[in-house]
Amino acid sequence: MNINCLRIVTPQPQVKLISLFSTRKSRTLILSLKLSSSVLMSYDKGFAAAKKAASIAARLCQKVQKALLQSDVQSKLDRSPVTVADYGSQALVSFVLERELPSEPFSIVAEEDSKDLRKDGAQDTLQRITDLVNDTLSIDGSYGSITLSTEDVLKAIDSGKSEGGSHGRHWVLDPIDGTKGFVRGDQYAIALALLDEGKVVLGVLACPNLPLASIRSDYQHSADKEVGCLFFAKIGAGTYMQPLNGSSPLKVQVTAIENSEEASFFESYEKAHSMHDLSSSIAKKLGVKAPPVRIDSQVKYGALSRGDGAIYLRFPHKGYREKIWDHAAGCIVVTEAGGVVSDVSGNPLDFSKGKYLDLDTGIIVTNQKLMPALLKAVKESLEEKASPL
Ligand SMILES: Nc1ncnc2c1ncn2[C@@H]1O[C@H](COP(=O)(O)O)[C@@H](O)[C@H]1OP(=O)(O)O
Ligand SMILES: [Mg+2]
Ligand SMILES: [Mg+2]
Ligand SMILES: [Mg+2]
Repeated sequence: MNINCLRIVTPQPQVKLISLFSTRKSRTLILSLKLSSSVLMSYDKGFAAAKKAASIAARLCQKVQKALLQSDVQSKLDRSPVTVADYGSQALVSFVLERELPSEPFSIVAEEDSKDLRKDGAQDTLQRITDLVNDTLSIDGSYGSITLSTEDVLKAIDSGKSEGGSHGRHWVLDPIDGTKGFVRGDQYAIALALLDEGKVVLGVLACPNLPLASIRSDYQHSADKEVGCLFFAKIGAGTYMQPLNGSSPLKVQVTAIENSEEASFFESYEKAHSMHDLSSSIAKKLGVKAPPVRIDSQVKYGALSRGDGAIYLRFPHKGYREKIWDHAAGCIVVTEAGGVVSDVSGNPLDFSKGKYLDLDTGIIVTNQKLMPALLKAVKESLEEKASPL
């Protein structure tokens, strides 16, 4: 008897088809389709490191958001606000991942770079970031009495210059996703994912301002709610949520709603990030009664993964190119919780093309039951928008 182990191409690269060839009867008997546990286990160290890195970075962000001073807000060429916390968070995540995974080649695709911090006049800002990084590491205590220099911080930020792609492993980081929400005092996330051969294999979303309890359609800020959630997902292993400053993870699932009239939907807080008129036309077609829940960042993916809402619609204005760090972690958090993330043609997002996602028009997210009706409503609304009566 001759046993063959044949690797087939599936959306999950670690799925192996084990077939047994009987030499006597020359007949192929497919015995089982099962997850290769050794491949899954090879992500365990990275998973633990990612949770640690995102949690430590979240502490720095929380501290800065509390004391946010107008002078902390810089302006990048694209006019998006970038704060000392974006840089500090990126430096911390790179530092922690490299420390925790010393024997692995390190590649990270991240949003920020140190160019502006190396300019004349940026020394005070760089020193402030370095102090924040060192204070956060010292409070954490895992790395003894280590003190990073300003040059160490610049280097850690710049280790995020990888281009990603379809080969090898690459970390993908948005050190603060939803900077506008962060500056406003609202929702934001630290979003970290790992790509292996172009597929997202694990993701962590730290959401420091997200209430632990469901936000559903009545979401509004309230000082007395307990906040701070860490979502994490590994391919084939489900999605979990735990308090950012605690343990006891809970497995989460997307909503099981089948009737679109009962669905509520998320969209960007910022009108400049998504066409709200298109979302409301789609919601109308679906008979959605609840008003949209508008919150910043990938927190929307986290909230959807635990069933707070049923649909997330994102239609950037013409010319905007989506980046992988804005969706990689959120995407696996939702899919491992049983949801579906696709473009408007129903194609899954392709993270293997470098730092941009080449997308057809927009991103839609919901559960498996609602997706066909959602795709239909999206298609009709897009057609009506293209040729209004
Ligand atoms: N013009 C834009 N259109 C769509 N998304 C944008 C635009 N500018 C920035 N973003 C990114 O959209 C995400 C947050 O938007 P939203 O809250 O709408 O989901 C962030 O990733 C933000 O980047 P950043 O990480 O710099 O905050
Ligand atoms: Mg930004
Ligand atoms: Mg972002
Ligand atoms: Mg960002």
